[in-house]
Amino acid sequence: MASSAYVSAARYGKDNVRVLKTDRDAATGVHTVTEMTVSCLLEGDIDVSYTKGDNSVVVATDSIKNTIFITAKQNPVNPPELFAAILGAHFIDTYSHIHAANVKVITHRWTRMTIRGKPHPHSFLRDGQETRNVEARVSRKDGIAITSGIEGLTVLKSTGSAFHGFVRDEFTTLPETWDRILSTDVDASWKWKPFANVQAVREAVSKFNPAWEEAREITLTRFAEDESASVQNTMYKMCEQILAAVPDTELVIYSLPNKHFFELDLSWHKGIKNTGKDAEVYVPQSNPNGLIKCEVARGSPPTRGSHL
Ligand SMILES: O=c1[nH]c(=O)c2[nH]c(=O)[nH]c2[nH]1
Repeated sequence: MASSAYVSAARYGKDNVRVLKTDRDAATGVHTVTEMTVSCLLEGDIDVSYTKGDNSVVVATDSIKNTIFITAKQNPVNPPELFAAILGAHFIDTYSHIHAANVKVITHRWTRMTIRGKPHPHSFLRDGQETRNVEARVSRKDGIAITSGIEGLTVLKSTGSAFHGFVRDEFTTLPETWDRILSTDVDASWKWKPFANVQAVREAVSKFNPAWEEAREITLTRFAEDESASVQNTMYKMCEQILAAVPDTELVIYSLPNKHFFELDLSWHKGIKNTGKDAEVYVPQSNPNGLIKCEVARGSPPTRGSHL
């Protein structure tokens, strides 16, 4: 069928590749484990595979999956930023018609058990759904762009959060509050200044784990200690502080659901007081939830695109 249409963008690859790598220290007998879910999508001169059914340009997604396992065997997987860069670079170095690789590495928690008061050499527990995420775009033209992040870190504070002074009009029913429960699933990320190549990522390798630790610590400390005026204001303070603490970043991005807990009037039962300062029993809401996003950059505001 003749058509006046063209491929304006395309990428393909393997998603949800699950990998576990063990590291066994022969001298001490101490093992560490890293479990990852990897996605790797390629871009390049691949249009004919879509338009003509010409598979000569297709590196099979099955081969991409195999490459992920081989790369994990032959290279460190920690920090995930370096692993993602090495994996992505492989594709543009190996296939001249592939011009960019988009790699996402989700690292799941396997925290060492403490048994009889001591760190156990080879047993681990999943202490929460929180993941450490890395997205690397490795491109022939633009080098390596890396964004690191935390997702699924669920937190709650039972006081130290207010929300008042918002628009009141004929659509408003929400009362102002000076003391509420605040809870969210943290999705935070920080975008690094661009890297020229894998060598530049290797030279920065000592920065990635401390940056993740700082971002996590700042998130938790700010959340706990802020006398929150709103989710918006608390998250902005987190962004500012991460930019200050991790100099090689150019942008910090947060996306926070506001997981509501409704007060419950129980006065129908013997006049029980359970609202305002007497509130003890609340009703957690699954939906709808607020969703508050922001992106904070260094310096003063030019006109710029959004990464949200
Ligand atoms: O921190 C908040 N920000 C909002 O924008 C908002 N809107 C709302 O109903 N509750 C809240 N809380």
